[in-house]
Amino acid sequence: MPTTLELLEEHRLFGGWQQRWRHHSSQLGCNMTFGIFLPGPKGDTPPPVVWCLAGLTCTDENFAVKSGAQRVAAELGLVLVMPDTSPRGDEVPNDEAYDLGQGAGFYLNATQEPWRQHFRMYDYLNEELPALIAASFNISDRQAIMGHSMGGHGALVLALRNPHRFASASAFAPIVNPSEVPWGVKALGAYLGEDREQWRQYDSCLLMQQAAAQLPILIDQGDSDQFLADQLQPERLEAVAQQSGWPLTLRIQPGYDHSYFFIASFVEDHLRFHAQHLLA
Ligand SMILES: N[C@@H](CCC(=O)N[C@@H](CSC=O)C(=O)NCC(=O)O)C(=O)O
Repeated sequence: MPTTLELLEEHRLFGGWQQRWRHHSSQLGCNMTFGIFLPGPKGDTPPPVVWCLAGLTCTDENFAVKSGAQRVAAELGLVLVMPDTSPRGDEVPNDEAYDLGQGAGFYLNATQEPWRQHFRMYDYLNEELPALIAASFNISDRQAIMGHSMGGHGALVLALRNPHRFASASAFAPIVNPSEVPWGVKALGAYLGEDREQWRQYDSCLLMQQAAAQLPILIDQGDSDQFLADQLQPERLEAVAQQSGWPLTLRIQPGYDHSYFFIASFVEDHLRFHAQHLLA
């Protein structure tokens, strides 16, 4: 039976529409919300899509409200899809800490109790939500993906595991080597268990070494980011890219921190980067 989509909000901006939708997810076993920006029509060609994955503690609304991405997306004729960061609801397990449980899904399929029934964000974003969006909106099958922090990790993992699905990938201050940093060790251990072999499928530094095909990647990182030294270390992925001749550009932005002020400052560059590959 087709999934029912319920429109929760709609706002006109920059000649397009920002909408918020609710639907039941069979992968996650709960109701989910997502945001979508639909640019005003440009001719008869359906617009390509950029997926925008948010970080720890975020919902589907942070990127929609704080990134300032819609003006350039409208100009370039790009649809933006902004999913939530985890399953939600009273029936979904949670944790007191901000970096585990609801708001901290890490874009993986959990295998461990109590998480494994609901925490299946990888399959939700790789299968269920793309199919729902394709069936419900007039969009092209050309897609790109970007994300911030935990969402940057999710964007890179989805792109590296599915290089033919995406024309390009980009990230703001991503977690690139979760097997080796505190946020990742905690989350991967809780969701996947202590067998580190299982962690490899969600670690960009390891995935890049065995990817089936290459796609262009852009990463921006502020050098005043409070999480840079302990949690992020994007130079680890840059080193892997250099070893394998991967087309990855890492830009260190002086004085910028981890916030949405940083994202808002460079989101235009990311959308133009994706448009260049999506519209080629
Ligand atoms: N509360 C935590 C930090 C939480 C935080 O900084 N979240 C970031 C993403 S961090 C990595 O995924 C974020 O995007 N927050 C939402 C926002 O609107 O800024 C702490 O205190 O350390």
